[in-house]
Order: sequence, then C-alpha cells, then structure tokens
Amino acid sequence: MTKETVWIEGGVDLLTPQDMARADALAVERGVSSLTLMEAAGRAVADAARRLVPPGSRVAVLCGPGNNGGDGFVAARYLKRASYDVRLFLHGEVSQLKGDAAEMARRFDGPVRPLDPFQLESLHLVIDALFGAGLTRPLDGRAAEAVAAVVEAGTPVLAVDVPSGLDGETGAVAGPVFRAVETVTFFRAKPGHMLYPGRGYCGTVRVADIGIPRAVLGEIGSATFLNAPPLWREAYRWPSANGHKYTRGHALVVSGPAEATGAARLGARGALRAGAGLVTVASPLDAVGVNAMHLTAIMLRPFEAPEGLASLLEDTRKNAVLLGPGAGLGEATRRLVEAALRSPAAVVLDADALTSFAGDLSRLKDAMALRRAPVVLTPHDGEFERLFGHVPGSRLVRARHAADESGAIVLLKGADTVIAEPGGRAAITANAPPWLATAGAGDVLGGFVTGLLAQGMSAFEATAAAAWLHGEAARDFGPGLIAEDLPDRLPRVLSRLYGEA
Ligand SMILES: NC(=O)C1=CN([C@@H]2O[C@H](COP(=O)(O)OP(=O)(O)OC[C@H]3O[C@@H](n4cnc5c(N)ncnc54)[C@H](OP(=O)(O)O)[C@@H]3O)[C@@H](O)[C@H]2O)[C@@H](O)CC1
Ligand SMILES: [K+]
Repeated sequence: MTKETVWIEGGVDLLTPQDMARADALAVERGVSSLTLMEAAGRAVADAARRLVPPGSRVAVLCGPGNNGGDGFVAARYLKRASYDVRLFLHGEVSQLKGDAAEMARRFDGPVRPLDPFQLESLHLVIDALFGAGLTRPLDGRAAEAVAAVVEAGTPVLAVDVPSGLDGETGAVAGPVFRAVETVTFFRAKPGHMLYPGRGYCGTVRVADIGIPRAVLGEIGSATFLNAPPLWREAYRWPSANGHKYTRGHALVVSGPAEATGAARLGARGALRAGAGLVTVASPLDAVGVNAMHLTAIMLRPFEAPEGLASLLEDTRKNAVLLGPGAGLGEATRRLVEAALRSPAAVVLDADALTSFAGDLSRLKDAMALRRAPVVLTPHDGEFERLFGHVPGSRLVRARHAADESGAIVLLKGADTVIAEPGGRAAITANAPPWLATAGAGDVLGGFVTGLLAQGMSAFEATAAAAWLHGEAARDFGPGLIAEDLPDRLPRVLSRLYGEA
C-alpha cells in the first residue's frame, strides 16, 4: 500500500446518495475513471481496517451485489496483500456482478465464499460492504441473518459508505442494520451519518478523498450541510479593536411573570456571553424585584402589556429580542409576539412563544407577514408538532417544511439539531453530547442566537453558530453540566475558535 488515504476534514457539504451518484458522474465527465474511484474507495476501507486491527487478524469482508460490494473486493485485495487473514463472502453470485464491481471481483485472487452466517465466527473484524447508496428495501434473508450473527458474535464492524440497512439520505432504519465502530464514506459525508437514528449506527465517520474533484460540488449545489465552523466562520463578528459595546448590538430578553423568571435570565446571560454589547431583561412589573436581585451586568427595564414592550423596542438600538422562555401560554404571550414582530428588531421565538400559537399557525403567519427583520423559531419536537402538526419525514424534511411554511429560520432542537431557512438551505448539528439535554439548556441556546443576531451576524449563520457553540460548550464542560454552566463555558470555546480564525 504505497498511497495512504487522504481523510477529508472540514468539508461541510453533505451529499445525498443521489448527489453522490451525480458527483461520480461529473468526476467521470472530467476524465476520472469510475474504476479509479472504486479502487481508491476500497483502498481507504483497507487503510481504515489496518488502523483497527493488526496484520494477521482474521477479517471477514461481506460483499453485496452492487458497487458497495465492489469496494469490498478492493479492500479484501489490499488487506490480503498486507498479510491479513481475509475471508470474503459474497451475497449473490460472481456471475451476476456488473461493471466495476465485476472487474474488482476479477482482480481479487482469493476464494469467494457464499454468504453463510454460520461462518461469521472467531473473527477480529467484519467489513460490511453489503449495501450502500443503493439500498432500496429492508435487509432480509441471508443479509439479515448475517447482521444477527455478527451482533451475536460481538465482532467489531467497519462499514463501507453506510452500515448496511441504513438509509444514507434520511438516517432511517427500517429493519436489520449493522452497528459499526467506524464507517468509511467517500468524498463527503451523507445526511444519514448525522441524523438519528442513523448516527447511532455509524460509529466514527471518516471521509476519504477518492479523487472526485472538489469543483463538482458547485455543480451539485447541495443545500445540506454539517453544522461546523467552516459553514459560518466568515459571517462571525469578532469584536474589533476600535469597536465599543454600542457597535455590538443590544439584545432584549423578555421575562415571564414573577414565578417564572429564571429562563429569561439564562437566555440573557447566554446573549451576553455570545457577545451582545448590551443585554436588557424586559420584565413584567410583578417580576422586577426578583429579576433585580439576580442581575448585574445585565440591565433591567420594566414593561407592561404589549404596548410596553413595543415602546421599549422603539429604541432601535435594541436590535434583537428573545421571547418565550417562561413567558406563559395564551393571548398575552401571543400579543407580545405580535408586538415584537412589528418592531424593527430580529426576533427569536422559543418555548411558550411557540406553543401559544398551537393549533393557530395562521395567526403566527399573519404576524410574521409584518416582520421587519429575520425571525428564528427554536422548537423542540413537541413544540414543533404543536405548531406545525405532524409532518412526515426526517427531521431535515420537517425543519425545511416549517421554514418554508412560516418564512422563519427554524432551529429544530434535538440530539441532531437541524437549522433550516426558507428555500431549503439546512444544517445538521452533530456535536451535542448527551448531557446537554438538561433543564434550561434551550433557554441558553435562545440567548446565544439572540446575542449573535444582535451583533449583526446573518440570521442562518447566527443560528447555526449558536447551536454549534452550545454543543461545544457542553462538550468542553463534560458530564454534570447544568444550564448555568453553558454561558460560562462559552469563552473557552470562543477563544479556541478565535485562535483558529
Ligand atoms: N457514487 C460514487 O461516487 C461511488 C460509489 N461507490 C460505492 O458504490 C456504492 C453504491 O453502489 P450501488 O449503487 O451499486 O448500490 P449498492 O448499495 O451496492 O447496492 C445495490 C444493489 O443492492 C440491491 N439491493 C438494495 N437493497 C437491497 C436489500 N435490502 N436486499 C437485497 N438487495 C438489495 C440492489 O438491487 P435492486 O434494488 O436493483 O433489486 C442493487 O443490486 C456506494 O455505497 C459506494 O460504496 C464507491 O465505489 C466510490 C464511488
Ligand atoms: K455497507
């Protein structure tokens, strides 16, 4: 193995299996042969296997009837050459293989065994090259038995492109599926690697450069991205040496009544740590006392009724407003939302500000029609369904639907938070640790979005950056995290980002 695989880091475009087929075709148009691509793909798989188990290890390569199987034949050839004890099992007949896969089968100079689950024992590694982008239905028969046998034996699995049984476009799993320790995919990752449940089956996802020219991405025009700094770094507003707090915006966070003020203060602290020049909590009269006791760097202004909020927002320096955390459900909150949307400020609606419109999306849409600045909705799945009803499909499909339906940027919270804007551009966030699911974390996220919007960052980028920073702050803190820790971990994350910029 002379040429080591180049692993692609930081490529944030995510390609559906259809996009990938197009990338393949465009590469071929540019003179790269498809056989060369398959050779590089299989070699990358072999390189990944060599990192997992030492030479001499017993490795089963399970090949399917299509090109995923073709990659398996190539990997088997390289591993055999590198002194691994390779056993290749084909699901189907060699005579039925077509095109590049048939050619790669010819180039493999070892025995080809029929796929027989009883032979999948005493192995150090299983390479799953059964089905990739061409999966059209749930695994059954011998393929399903192979999954069961490998699970039973507890052998580590290295998946080629996607674990067989997983839909690379949606991350959906409709039947038996391999659970991999590592998945090697090609050129760019696929949405199914990032969306749950798929992500839970992929293990570590490694993306190999197989020689598809980067320029084809422009022609494919994928609208789906991994949420990582390259997606929004250029839009990020770092403080400038000659700037001051007034050039970094003024975020307004609307507090709930006296018995529910903590959520707004979490949001306010999030906005301040995210870099807003000034942050004010707008407080109902009955809550001014309790808010005052807990705020220092954050300012406090009382207001009464929607008219009061509207007059606070007449000061156009207050250019971003967060509404919803602890707000309470009902007409009073709906009217506050309408007042905020009529103002020139960017608006972030979370929690009760969303649920107050449950079953009455048209009223929210009517208010949205009056907006003068970007609007971001940040529902979790429950809030989403109450507002938009049951939308079938992946979280990516649902977030896009809601963005088109509402005209807002939609941040659909979850372990795989999706951000979508009207027109289809969307990002999947993949850095949230399990301990981020803690009370109040969503309020802080709303604050991060608002703080970045206040600084004038473009809305889709601000929303994506907030979600990524939120996940990163939680990772940096580690288990035991509570919502209060998130704003206070942000400086460490920002310092690293600043260092890289
Ligand atoms: N594009 C690129 O740039 C590159 C792509 N590369 C590789 O090619 C892979 C895609 O190859 P692919 O299109 O041949 O599809 P693949 O997943 O092998 O399966 C297709 C066959 O499986 C069958 N079948 C499907 N589901 C089934 C089931 N449940 N149970 C049983 N059968 C089932 C289906 O049959 P049919 O549905 O027609 O009956 C068809 O015959 C991709 O994942 C990557 O690894 C690399 O070489 C690098 C460059
Ligand atoms: K596979």
